[in-house]
Amino acid sequence: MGRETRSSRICATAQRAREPSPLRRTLGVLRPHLPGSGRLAALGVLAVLAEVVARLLEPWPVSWVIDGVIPSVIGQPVAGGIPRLLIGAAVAVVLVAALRAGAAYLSTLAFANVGAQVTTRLRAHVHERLLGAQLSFHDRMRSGDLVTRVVSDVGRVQEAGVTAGLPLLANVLTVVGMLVVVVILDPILALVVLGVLPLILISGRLTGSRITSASRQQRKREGELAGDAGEAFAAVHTVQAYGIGAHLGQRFANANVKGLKDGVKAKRLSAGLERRTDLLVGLATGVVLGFGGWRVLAGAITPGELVVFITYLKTTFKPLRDLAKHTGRIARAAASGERIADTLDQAMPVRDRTWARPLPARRPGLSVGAVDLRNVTFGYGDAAPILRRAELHVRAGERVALIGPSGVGKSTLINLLLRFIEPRGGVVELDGHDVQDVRLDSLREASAVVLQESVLFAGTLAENVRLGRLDATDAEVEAALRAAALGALIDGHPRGLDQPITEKGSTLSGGQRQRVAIARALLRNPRLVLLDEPTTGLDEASRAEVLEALHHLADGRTTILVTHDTDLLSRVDRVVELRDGRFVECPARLPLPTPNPTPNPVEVSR
Ligand SMILES: Nc1ncnc2c1ncn2[C@@H]1O[C@H](COP(=O)(O)OP(=O)(O)OP(=O)(O)O)[C@@H](O)[C@H]1O
Repeated sequence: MGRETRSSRICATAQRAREPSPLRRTLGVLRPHLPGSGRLAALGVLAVLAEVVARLLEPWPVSWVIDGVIPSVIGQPVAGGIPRLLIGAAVAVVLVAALRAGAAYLSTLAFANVGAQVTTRLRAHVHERLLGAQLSFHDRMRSGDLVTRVVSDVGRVQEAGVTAGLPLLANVLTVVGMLVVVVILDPILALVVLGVLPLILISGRLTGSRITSASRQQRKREGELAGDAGEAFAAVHTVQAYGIGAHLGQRFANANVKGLKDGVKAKRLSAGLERRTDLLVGLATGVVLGFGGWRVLAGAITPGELVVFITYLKTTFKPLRDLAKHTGRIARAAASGERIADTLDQAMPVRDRTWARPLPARRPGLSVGAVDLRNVTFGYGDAAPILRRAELHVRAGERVALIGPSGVGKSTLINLLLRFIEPRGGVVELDGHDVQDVRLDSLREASAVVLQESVLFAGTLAENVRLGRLDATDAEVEAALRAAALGALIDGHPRGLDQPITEKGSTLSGGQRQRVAIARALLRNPRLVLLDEPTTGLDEASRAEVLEALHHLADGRTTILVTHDTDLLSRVDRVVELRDGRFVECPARLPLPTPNPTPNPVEVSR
């Protein structure tokens, strides 16, 4: 057992070693969104180069003054005279400072813009990918965690790119430039600096991967926290009705403390790295000071050059010290980038087959919406099949009710028709076309769904209905609402169609929410209407209004209706029961509903 655990740990480590590093994955995620900001990025790099040149020039005026003033103090003549030298040095200091300030301002501005543009595109891409991902992905993930990935993980990558990536680039270039000058000035003295450099880099690299790992853990916990909080907020009615706020609060607080520990660990590692770098820098400065003084006495360099050396050392090691600070930030951002990369890898979109075609347009006089299931077998994952070689044939314009005990697979049929899932065997057809061969957008456009709990979004009444067809006019929206028996809702509010709807439509009654959803479906003018328990949970008055609206929606359209509502059952053309994975036709008029109706089964065929 112990050996097994160890070997699996070794396997996991080996697997991780084969995978690209989190930083590389983060760059891979950002790369496709760089084009479009190329010019701005090039301008930023030019500005960084100008800043680096300014940094390199900065100590030289001081050197000129020292090397000019010392001989003059001991009575030696200075070429051009002291006043000229001092004025020249002062002007140079001001010019170099101006160049550095201007370049730094430009580079910050350019990179802030590039960062914002790239991450805005990345965020939109991740959001779109998530909305189009297969439902099996969403079944596995928690929505709060996904929100964290889209919003704060992307934000963290952006922040690190601008506040750490840009300075890092400038610092690396400065270090390289200074090393070149230092080597030219005195190669022996330069060796001291070069000796410390690898130590700092190795220390940064080792700690960087530990910071990434702690940050990864921290982000994971934050994602879980967001998942917990999102679930609790979405179900606030239940939470308060059951009085479980304190219990959930305690669970949240415990998870929160764990996340805090990981966050502190990442910070501790960063701080350790920065202080270690400080020590190495102190060591190098001490050695250069002692050894450099000796080199001046030996005549290898001038006192002014020693000052340049020491200033460079200070300036060289400042970027290195910053490098340690930025390593921590970048490592944390890499953990976020890795989460975004994971999301993009896993959130696979539902793809159309290469030969998929749009559903042919309706032709005048021809009825549409015929549904055929031929020999269909389906089960979720490895579970036993829910449908077993099932046959169902619904004529164009026919209204069919589907009944059967809970969990038998009624909603699964709707999922198959909308291609949320694919059959293991057999074919699902709409108007004689295998739905797998039809372009998904045209398949979804041809259908409208009303579920037991209709989803409304924060916005206006018109905006919510227009989701059914985005190019619908106000008059069409109003007509759909009136057809859905919501005329009183429009007339009873001073803002009519533009009246505000809160998130989840919480200010409307259950029946009104259902009728808004029916208006949305009406606006779509679908060839196939799919209804899943649309009247469950409504009171008598609301139910009557929803029934009226549904009557409009189903009129002349192929309708498949999952329900046990006797009123609805009495208005359909046929009732079919799903039993043991097969569709069986029920006799013309049933004594409905029963929890598990057992009419004489007859295999369904047209
Ligand atoms: N996404 C899923 N992943 C795995 N199993 C699922 C999934 N959705 C449904 N199931 C399982 O498939 C079976 C059929 O579910 P389905 O929702 O189709 O039943 P139903 O007849 O509509 O039930 P109800 O009348 O209670 O709504 C159930 O046993 C359910 O647990």
